[in-house]
Amino acid sequence: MEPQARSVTEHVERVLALVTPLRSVERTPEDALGSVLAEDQYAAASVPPFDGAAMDGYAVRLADLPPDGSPVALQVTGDVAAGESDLAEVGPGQALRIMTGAPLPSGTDAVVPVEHTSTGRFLAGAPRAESSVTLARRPRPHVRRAGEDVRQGERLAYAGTEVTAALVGALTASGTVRVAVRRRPLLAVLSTGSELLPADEPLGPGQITDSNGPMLAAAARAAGADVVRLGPVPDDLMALRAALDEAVHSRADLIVTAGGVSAGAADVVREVLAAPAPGPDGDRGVTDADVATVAISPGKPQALARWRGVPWLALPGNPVGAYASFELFAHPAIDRLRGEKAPGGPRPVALAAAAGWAGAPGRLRVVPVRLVPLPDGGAGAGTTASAVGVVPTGSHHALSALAAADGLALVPPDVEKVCAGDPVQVLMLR
Ligand SMILES: Nc1nc2c(c(=O)[nH]1)N[C@H]1C(S)=C(S)[C@@H](COP(=O)(O)OP(=O)(O)OC[C@H]3O[C@@H](n4cnc5c(N)ncnc54)[C@H](O)[C@@H]3O)O[C@H]1N2
Ligand code: MOO
Repeated sequence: MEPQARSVTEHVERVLALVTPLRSVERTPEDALGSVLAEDQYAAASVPPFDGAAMDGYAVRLADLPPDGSPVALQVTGDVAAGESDLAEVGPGQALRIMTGAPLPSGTDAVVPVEHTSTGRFLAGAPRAESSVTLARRPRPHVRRAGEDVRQGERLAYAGTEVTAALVGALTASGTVRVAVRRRPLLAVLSTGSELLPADEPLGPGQITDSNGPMLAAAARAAGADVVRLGPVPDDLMALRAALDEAVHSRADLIVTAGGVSAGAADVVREVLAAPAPGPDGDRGVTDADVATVAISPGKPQALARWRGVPWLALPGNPVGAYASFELFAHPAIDRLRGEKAPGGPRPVALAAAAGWAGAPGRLRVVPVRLVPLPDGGAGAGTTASAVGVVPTGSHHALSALAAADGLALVPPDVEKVCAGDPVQVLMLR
């Protein structure tokens, strides 16, 4: 008899309880790209820092322009380019040529774009000769006010959010030179199985290439971790212990193994988990061992533990199961190490099924799917306004189906079959 299966949600909770956010480090905003903020970020300065022109044209005093919009001739007394600071006062009846981004000269309160004046346009590099200009009041002042984008002291971002390219821009514009972000986690990725060979070695009878190692290492990097890749290790107790020790020596924050967790006679991960292995310095080797059958397909056999204190996630060896459980269990662990506020792995979106497929009653079925246009443009999909839906990319257990997928559809344990038009939760992979 199979033991009672653990729900995916409960297993995720146990995974998250195994890890804690890493310490913070200081970086420039640019070098912090992809890391997670350790503290809320407040603007050190206002953006823009001064009142400036939003258009190339003429800086004018509104009091000089008739409110009814009729044209008026003004004396042009000079130029203001972006970056200038030494500005003459503009008196009544006067205007200054002004370029986008230049500070508004004192006395002026509006910019009239050049295309709405008697000048028509400025010629780049040509002498600016006009001594007067005829223009009229415009509906908008075309002035960017100091602080209208960001006010000094305003909160720009919360702790626990990832630094994006746009945030690098906003932080830098508002005077932030260093930010505190969580250190990038280091993952040790290790495949087990006596049948496995590294990719560059020719296969003998019964041997296969270790594809989980490179695949999970790539998934870890895509999730924001650095990777030390170990193995493949044969199904041998001492070899696996030695590889786990190597992971500890490389100062891994999390060990992820694939294979050897099931019911087979050679399932060496289970063997290591079952026997504590005291170290020379008195540590207990394996602690907190938790071997579980999780209600998920594929990816059912799972285990958690610490090896000499380092958190360890043991995933099954079947490649699709290994990948699915990486995204569902290891990715949230990486998120938590990285300090993410909501450590849930890839973002789920609700999309409509564009074709029907079978569920796995009693288990969460993970189905590699790709995005397709819905035949009716989404009108029949009821719960979603989206015009795209999803279809399975092939056999649930085939690596080729996974490679063709845009996401993983998650079909709950109580759903026997998915029908075209049904809403499904999809973890987006790209
Ligand atoms: N009697 C039972 N047998 C199995 C059960 C069960 O409940 N009772 N569960 C099945 C399920 S589901 C899975 S998943 C697998 C998981 O087993 P392991 O985690 O012990 O994985 P392995 O036996 O090591 O490998 C399974 C499969 O995947 C291939 N593999 C393994 N590692 C790699 C790798 N690094 N690269 C590419 N391919 C790999 C391996 O050759 C096997 O074909 O157990 C079922 N059995
Ligand atoms: O859990 Mo296994 O990964 O179903 O194939």
